Amino acid sequence: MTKAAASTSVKQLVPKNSDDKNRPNKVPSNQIRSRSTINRLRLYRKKAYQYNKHGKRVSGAGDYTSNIPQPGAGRTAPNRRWFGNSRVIDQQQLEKFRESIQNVRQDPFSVIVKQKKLPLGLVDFDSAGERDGSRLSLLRVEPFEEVFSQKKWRKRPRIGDFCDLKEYSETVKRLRDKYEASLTEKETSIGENSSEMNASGKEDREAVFDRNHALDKGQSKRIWGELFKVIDSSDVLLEVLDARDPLGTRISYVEKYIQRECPHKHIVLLLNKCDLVPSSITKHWIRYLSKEYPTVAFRATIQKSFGKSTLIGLLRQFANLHSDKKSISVGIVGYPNVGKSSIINTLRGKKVVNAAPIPGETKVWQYVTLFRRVYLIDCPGIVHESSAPDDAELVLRGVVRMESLRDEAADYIPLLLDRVKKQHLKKIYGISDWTDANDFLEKTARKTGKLLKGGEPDLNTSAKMILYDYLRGKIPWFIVPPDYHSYHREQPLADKVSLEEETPEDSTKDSAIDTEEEAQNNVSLEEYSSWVIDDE
Ligand SMILES: Nc1nc2c(ncn2[C@@H]2O[C@H](COP(=O)(O)OP(=O)(O)OP(=O)(O)O)[C@@H](O)[C@H]2O)c(=O)[nH]1
Repeated sequence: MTKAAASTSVKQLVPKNSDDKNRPNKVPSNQIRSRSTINRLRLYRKKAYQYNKHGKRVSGAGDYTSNIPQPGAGRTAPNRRWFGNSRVIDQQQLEKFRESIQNVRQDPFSVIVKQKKLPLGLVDFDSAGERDGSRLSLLRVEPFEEVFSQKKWRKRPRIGDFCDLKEYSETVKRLRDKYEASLTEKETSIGENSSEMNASGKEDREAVFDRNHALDKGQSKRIWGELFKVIDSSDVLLEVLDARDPLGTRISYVEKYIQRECPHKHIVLLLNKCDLVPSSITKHWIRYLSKEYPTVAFRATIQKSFGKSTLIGLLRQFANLHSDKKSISVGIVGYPNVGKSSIINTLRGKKVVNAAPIPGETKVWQYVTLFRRVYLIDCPGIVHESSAPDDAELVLRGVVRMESLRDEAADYIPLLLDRVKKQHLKKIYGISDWTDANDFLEKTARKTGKLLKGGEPDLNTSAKMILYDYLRGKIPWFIVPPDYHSYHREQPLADKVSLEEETPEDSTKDSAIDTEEEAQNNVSLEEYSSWVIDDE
């Protein structure tokens, strides 16, 4: 037998069964297994590798004395953990989960722990979709009327009556030409009136340059940069409000931002300077604000503070909640001059950061250790432009330094006169009566000796002095919660009494006050003056 003849006879001996791994990869029909299919099926039949607890392979196909897997020698055992994310729950369960999560979220005194382990994204995704309609709403079932009936609100896209693309592009071209022609027409008519326009444009520009930029305090990019650094580094955010005007000094934008971007961070409202308002009003504000977030009343002075132990207790609770973390950071944010730095000093019981009766004292964020596991972060005062309706409001919220005001200080006095009771001003400045803001300023200037050369009253300096007294707490004033009057009308007497009975022990205010008018009138001026903190 020749060599060639022998090899042919060997080939013919190889079995051509369905498990023949020597088959060619290209097979004439789909019915026949190819070599790769046969190899794959053989692989499945091999025993999977088994590892001991030290990670050493102890059994399985191939050479299990070596720890290096050999290609094709075995397969990895399937593990149910690979499919961990694909758990399925039915609509009822999802609805139940959704309801209970919403209840917890709406309750300011409940906290969702370990949010990352819950499929919150599914709930958020759905509610966001429902809100703005921009995203797919997974759980929402659209009612029949909205989709198909006569009253359906969904609009069909307007594609016009075009038969083909050519007709469509011609119509577009025609409409564009028409639009451009109308633009040219407009420009010509503007050119004719250009002299008029130039004059008014110049006025606008002058108004922009004329604006006192001190009024934009807390709105710069740099300050907002500092705020975002504080938000990023904090687990808990203390939003400090001035107890005299909590809604005016509230920055809803920041609250919404946190709810949207980092809902796992906790927000606490701190009603500071509560020594400057009657305790009944503080209580009403706490009742009003705690519907949304936990709210604590505070007085930030090192010697005679109020609410310190409550706040420290709360921060300790947050630290315990995050027991998996080494420490938690508490960012202190709020309007300029609401007392953020003073709160840090009060909590530490000594001066650790600079506090001053002027807005913008804190320039950059700073870290302070409160306890081993709790850090405080002081943030510069911020103002959100949409929350600042007009300049007078800004000035009366204490955002602007008095020395930065130019000759416009007197413009803010009418709003001040609206807020403060006449009797307090009469007592403080020793004047009997006045007809309007100008008359009031004139009389105060004469009484306090603020005169220009020639004996004319210096209205601007007098206005600045009054504004300063107003902001520092020498002049008593406060704003009541929006539901103050309705609450008083609706609540039975017993409830009202119990509310008043909860007066804190160290409060010096008269608590049996029923109406705003009474509350404003009942405050003794001497008491107020003695509470003003001498921090110079
Ligand atoms: N009456 C009273 N005054 C307070 C209280 N807390 C702070 N102040 C005064 O408010 C002024 C401003 O306090 P700061 O702590 O400097 O305020 P801030 O929020 O840090 O100010 P910025 O540096 O502008 O951010 C100071 O004169 C404080 O003495 C308080 O509880 N009651």
